[in-house]
Amino acid sequence: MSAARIWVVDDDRSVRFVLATALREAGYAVDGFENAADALDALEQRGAPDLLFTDVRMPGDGGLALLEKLKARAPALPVVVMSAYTDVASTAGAFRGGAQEFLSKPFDLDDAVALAARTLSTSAPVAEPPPAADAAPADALIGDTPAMLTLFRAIGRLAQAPLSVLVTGETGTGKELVARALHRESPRAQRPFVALNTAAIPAELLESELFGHEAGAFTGAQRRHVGRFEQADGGSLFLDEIGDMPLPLQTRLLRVLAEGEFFRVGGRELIRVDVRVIAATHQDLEGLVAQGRFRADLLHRLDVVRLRLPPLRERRGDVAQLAERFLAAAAQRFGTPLKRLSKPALERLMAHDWPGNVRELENVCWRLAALAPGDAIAREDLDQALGAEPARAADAGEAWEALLSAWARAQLAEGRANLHADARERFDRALLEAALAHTGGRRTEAAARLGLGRNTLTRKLGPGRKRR
Ligand SMILES: Nc1ncnc2c1ncn2[C@@H]1O[C@H](COP(=O)(O)OP(=O)(O)OP(=O)(O)O)[C@@H](O)[C@H]1O
Repeated sequence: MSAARIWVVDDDRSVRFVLATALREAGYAVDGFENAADALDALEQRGAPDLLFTDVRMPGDGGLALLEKLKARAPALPVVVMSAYTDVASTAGAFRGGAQEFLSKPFDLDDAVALAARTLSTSAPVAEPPPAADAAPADALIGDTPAMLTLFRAIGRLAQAPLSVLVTGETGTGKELVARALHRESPRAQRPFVALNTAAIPAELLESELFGHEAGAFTGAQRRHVGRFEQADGGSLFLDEIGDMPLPLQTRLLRVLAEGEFFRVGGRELIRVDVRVIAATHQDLEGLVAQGRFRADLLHRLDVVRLRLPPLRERRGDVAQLAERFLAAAAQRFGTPLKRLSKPALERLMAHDWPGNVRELENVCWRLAALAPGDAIAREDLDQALGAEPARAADAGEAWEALLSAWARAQLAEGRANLHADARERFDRALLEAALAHTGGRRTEAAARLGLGRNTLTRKLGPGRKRR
């Protein structure tokens, strides 16, 4: 049998050389091309190889444009996309374009050879790619440690498949962000992403929150309410803290997932929905199953694919990049100059254990942005900021006042006028957004929770604000 033919397309000569050499040593027949056009010419003349590796960023056509042309001319050719930029948008773009694998640069040569062998043995024609989603998400996942790159590749690949995903990880590790990325990069991206935190809603309201109710279904149900399942039709439903769901509701959820249809509480009309469920938990669900607190069959249905988010202390390499991003966001929000971390300050951050994970780091950065004097953040600022990390939500009140006061002082120092009106507006906006997020966008309920009239809330939201 003749050796499988592999083409390597990369404008970087050294990458071409080392990869081609390693593949040849493993017994493959390898050709290298320094740009997409040469590879396409060769395809015309010699027909397709058995496998092709391509870089993404190259002069002329990039790897994704090449991938598109290859898919038109040789749909069955498996393509491995290589890139130094492993974020979810890149990995999802590659898989959406029909890539078979995504190889993060720099890579280990043994891994690349193993990947070639695996791809050659399993390759099958790929399905029609769905249309591309919007680019450059604002809430992009940050990280370039190996654990995160592995995660980004998994998200990019899974986004295309209609499978249920279970996201596990400690509190504040980014589980919701992962769910949003899975949705955003999926063929469902133009349809709703609906989130429900099972732990945040009283058990007796959860059923109607999920499945809706008809008017008069129970005391207090004056009007028909459309549940989250219906709201998410065609899109994705994120069920956070799934381990906290009461057992009877687990039974109902299981049935709905199996049948794809349900009745609203007190309803007779059978509702059919097409929803991709992404569940998340910080708990050990197997442990809950063993204790009889979680249904094993529901676990199996939700856990078709599992994504584990590593705690921040297992990926300290990401701390600097995350901190930079949060400090920049805070500076922008406060309208203050950007503060940078001094080296000793960064070292202190890297050494911290981060029990609250990325959320804790985010809070610390916001506090530093508000409180640290000067443009460079010193180690001493950190001792204070880390020591003051609020363990309980109640403490957030104090931090908030300190931030507000710092903001006001910064504004006054810059000679800003009309501070009160400006602060009032931000204050209102923060409260309204929190309340609307809490009620899933329902204005009447949000107004009631804030102790405002609905009209007042609408007026404060202003004409420019989109209705959610
Ligand atoms: N990799 C990341 N890149 C950028 N921001 C992140 C990342 N991970 C988490 N965050 C930020 O940290 C905060 C917590 O993330 P998220 O709410 O997704 O965590 P979670 O695991 O769902 O938390 P919980 O279990 O408490 O609900 C958010 O503000 C989120 O934007």
